[in-house]
Amino acid sequence: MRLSLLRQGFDFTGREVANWFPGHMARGLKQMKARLRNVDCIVEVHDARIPLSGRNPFFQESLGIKPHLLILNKMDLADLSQKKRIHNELKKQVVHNIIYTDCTNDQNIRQIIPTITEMIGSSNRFHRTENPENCILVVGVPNVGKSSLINCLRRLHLKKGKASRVGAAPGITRSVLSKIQVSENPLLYILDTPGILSPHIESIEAGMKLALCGTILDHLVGEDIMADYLLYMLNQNNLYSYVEKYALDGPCQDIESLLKKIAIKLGKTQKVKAITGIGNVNITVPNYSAAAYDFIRSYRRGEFGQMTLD
Ligand SMILES: Nc1nc2c(ncn2[C@@H]2O[C@H](COP(=O)(O)OP(=O)(O)OP(=O)(O)O)[C@@H](O)[C@H]2O)c(=O)[nH]1
Repeated sequence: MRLSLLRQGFDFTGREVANWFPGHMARGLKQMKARLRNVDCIVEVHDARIPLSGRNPFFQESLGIKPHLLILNKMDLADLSQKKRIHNELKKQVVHNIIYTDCTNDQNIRQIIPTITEMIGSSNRFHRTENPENCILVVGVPNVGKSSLINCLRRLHLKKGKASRVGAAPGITRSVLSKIQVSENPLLYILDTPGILSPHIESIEAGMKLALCGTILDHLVGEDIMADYLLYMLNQNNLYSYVEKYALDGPCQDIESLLKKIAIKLGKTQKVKAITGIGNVNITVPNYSAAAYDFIRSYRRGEFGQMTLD
């Protein structure tokens, strides 16, 4: 199954991403900087579907004085055949320590503590030489799985239950810098932090990718254009399982007709009043927003296959 004519590119004309840098993110950033002195290693968690977009430059620049490990989480949703290209790109950004993880089935989680221990061992623990415990600062944009990762580490290394709240919407962790033990030997603590976006998202396309991965609130970009961009990306990647899911005749490029079909198939319609020559009448129309939401949510759950957006 293939589309005969793919769109040459995606038209972002006239679109913008609303700025979103709430107060608790600014406070969180300030508190992180203040605690840096007592930190031995920075673990930055990001979404494996967008390894090159939307990382907060601050995490690497001003936190970069400490050993830095990049965890690309949600690997179960990403296209791992792109790994080599991604690693080459990240190398150019001076990111050398990378681990892919999946918190839903503990994949690769056991590599984390030995890697961190080795990185700390070969670094200069300035101000910290007397202290036997290692302290890790976990940072990342919202909703990439920081809390899930901490809970996995505790379960695997301490046989302990959840210490950090997990949520499907961005911005769940708001309490700043709670210290959580994740390992006994070596003695290792993690400081959990709230998700912090870059105050300036680099482009509309980056904003679109961040939103599709659920790291910024949908309405800052708009569900309609997110759905259109998703359709464009699925077609570019030859991922056509949306055709079967929504019982379509074949792949399509036109988001409006796709959303109309989804709305009808899912029974997502709404009654609106129309003014006609013979008075007001109620007519039933497709609920495009509900259809767009279903389409986006299905992608986030991995129902259309593994896809890297960068
Ligand atoms: N598919 C998949 N989902 C994951 C994975 N890790 C976490 N999630 C889900 O992603 C969502 C966000 O996880 P959290 O652990 O709350 O993310 P967070 O980075 O702490 O979020 P904030 O508190 O907003 O900063 C939850 O619905 C998790 O179940 C993963 O490896 N794969």
